[in-house]
Amino acid sequence: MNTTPSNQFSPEMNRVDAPSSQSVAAVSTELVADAEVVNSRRVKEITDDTWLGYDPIAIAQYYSSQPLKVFGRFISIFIPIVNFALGLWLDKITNKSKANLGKRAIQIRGLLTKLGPAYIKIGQALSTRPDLVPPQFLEELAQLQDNIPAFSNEIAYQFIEEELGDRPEAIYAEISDLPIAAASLGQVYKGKLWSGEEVAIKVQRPGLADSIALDLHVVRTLAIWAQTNFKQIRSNLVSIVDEFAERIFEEMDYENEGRNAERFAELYGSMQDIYVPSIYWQYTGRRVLTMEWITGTKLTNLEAVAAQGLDATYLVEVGVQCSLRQLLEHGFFHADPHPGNLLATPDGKLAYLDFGMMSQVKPYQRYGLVEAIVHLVNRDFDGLGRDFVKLEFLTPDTDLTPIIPALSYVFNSSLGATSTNIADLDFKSVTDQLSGVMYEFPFQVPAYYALILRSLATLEGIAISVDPNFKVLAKAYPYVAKRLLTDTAPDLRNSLKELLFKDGSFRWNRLENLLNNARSSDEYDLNQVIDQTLDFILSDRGTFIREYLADEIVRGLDNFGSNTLQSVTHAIQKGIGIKVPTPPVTAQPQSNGLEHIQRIWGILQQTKGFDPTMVLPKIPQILMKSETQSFGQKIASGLTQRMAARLIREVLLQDVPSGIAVNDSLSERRAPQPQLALPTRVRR
Ligand SMILES: Nc1ncnc2c1ncn2[C@@H]1O[C@H](COP(=O)(O)OP(=O)(O)OP(=O)(O)O)[C@@H](O)[C@H]1O
Repeated sequence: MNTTPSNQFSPEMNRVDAPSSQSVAAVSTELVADAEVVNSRRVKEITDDTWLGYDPIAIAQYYSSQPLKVFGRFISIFIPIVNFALGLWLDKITNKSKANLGKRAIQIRGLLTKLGPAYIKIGQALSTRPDLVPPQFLEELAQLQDNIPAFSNEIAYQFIEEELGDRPEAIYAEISDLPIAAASLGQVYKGKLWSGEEVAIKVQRPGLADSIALDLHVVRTLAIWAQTNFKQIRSNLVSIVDEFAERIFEEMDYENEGRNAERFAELYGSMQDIYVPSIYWQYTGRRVLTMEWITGTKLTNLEAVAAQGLDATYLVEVGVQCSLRQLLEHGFFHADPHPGNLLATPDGKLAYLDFGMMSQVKPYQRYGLVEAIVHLVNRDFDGLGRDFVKLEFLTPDTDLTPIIPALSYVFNSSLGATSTNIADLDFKSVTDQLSGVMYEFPFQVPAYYALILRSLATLEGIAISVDPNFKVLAKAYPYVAKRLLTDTAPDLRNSLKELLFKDGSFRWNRLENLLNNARSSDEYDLNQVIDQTLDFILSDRGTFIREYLADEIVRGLDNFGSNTLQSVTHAIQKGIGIKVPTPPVTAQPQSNGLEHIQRIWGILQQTKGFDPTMVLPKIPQILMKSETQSFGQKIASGLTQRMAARLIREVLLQDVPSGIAVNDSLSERRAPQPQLALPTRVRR
């Protein structure tokens, strides 16, 4: 079924760094010269059944022997693009930019479609970038996803036979007369297997490998040239092109797409209301993919979704939750979630299609992103600055001193002076604001981030068309809070500690905020939180929390008991014959810490799955720990000290000035003692 490639392009081969020449031709020559030094393997041909993977050097080598072909392609791209740019310029000088915007948008779609699959893919990528492209253009570019001319059935059937080793009618009992969709890289037929299952059959376009390799070679050469000659360009254009190109090459391997679909199903298929079609491997090859047919409505077709009685907003939320798990939990993410790839099924599920373009977020990037969200929400801009270094937007030697106030300024202004509410942050304004800071300071946008941005921007785009007030970040924070409270990865433990403690004091509000947010996240396992909290508190790293908690508990219990004590001591005083006026009933200020603990208890009680008895089985285990015993001793001795001091004051020292009130165990230990000279104060 599968043909072994005669030329295997290894993605691991070394790449050429941007050379310092001035012209495109010179760049191209240097690129090839370098390639010849680095790479000893020469590629003889790039055809649909001989390619595999993306290797810019091997591709450059291959085209170095065909300068006319490269030049011809360059001209055929250059002329229409310059023509289009001229049109825009004319509109500008004749003041018709606004009037002609619609016309130009249609032109650019036609132009990219004519230029072929690589440019259609670039257009699709741009269609999800409202930060770079004006709204009218976005709408037209979005149509690139659906309206691409089909190729003939004969070619498609020939590919099926070549790939699957049998005639289409022997494999499929039915196959639609025409493709139901023609996309940039292939077209899709609806079919039925002889065993009765309905299937989607995706067949690749002819001549794809050569045309895409050539176009990417031209674009990469231009990127190297632009990067070298325009110092203002700070993003690494070449690596962005490489990242994108690697994805396109992967997308051209339908067996890879099948494997991706299965991995996606394994990781996310069990999530509530997510559906992933299964793959029929016996009818799948590198250029033909047979998978389960999904009956559904495109999520963007709001009227049709509503007509089926489905709630589009809910399905968008399902999509956001799935994206969060993709980006922040497993790192394996759908890098092409354009609206056509998300279907609402009649039973109310969100089905994902098209697993050709998947990407990977590495663990340190995932943790970095979680931390960045936490720092952003808590307006901790020092932390956010450090996150940018961790996430490779800034090099470690960057001076963060001027960047932190700039971050603080833009985010505070997008949040508003008084709001601390995450629900007020919208992803688009955050990224818009960030773009400004990135432009001003030496930021470099890493290639993986461009794909993440695209993936989230697409979802927010769909979400906003469903509900204009939808905020991706607001939906994301409960999940982030859940991760912080339940993930044992050392990086996240550290961010939790950093979040909850500042200059040695515990920030109860933040804990309350986290617990409150986490409880609205699905899959929030409170039991796990309690287990981990106890483990952490009783570990070496939790010493400082134990000490702090002991102080809080002592103070709280002491305050709680003081009113009772007052009446008891009053009785004792009377009993031993001390004459005292009836004590004024003074409202004792309640401990802040205990108030917070009470509130937290309230939050826990309102959390799904909360059961106070679930702590019971943990008690023997806790009591066995030596840390618990010393914790108990600390509380007991703290309380004893306080009670004793209070008793002396209440019973014997009626006129002890309130300035030496026994408010905290530390001040007791350190308080100067002379005023406590008993004889001078005892009234008999
Ligand atoms: N399993 C399926 N069930 C139903 N329809 C499907 C299925 N797979 C694909 N389609 C239809 O075919 C269209 C194109 O499929 P797909 O997105 O996988 O192709 P593609 O070549 O990867 O497209 P693109 O260039 O947009 O990435 C989908 O938008 C959808 O309408």
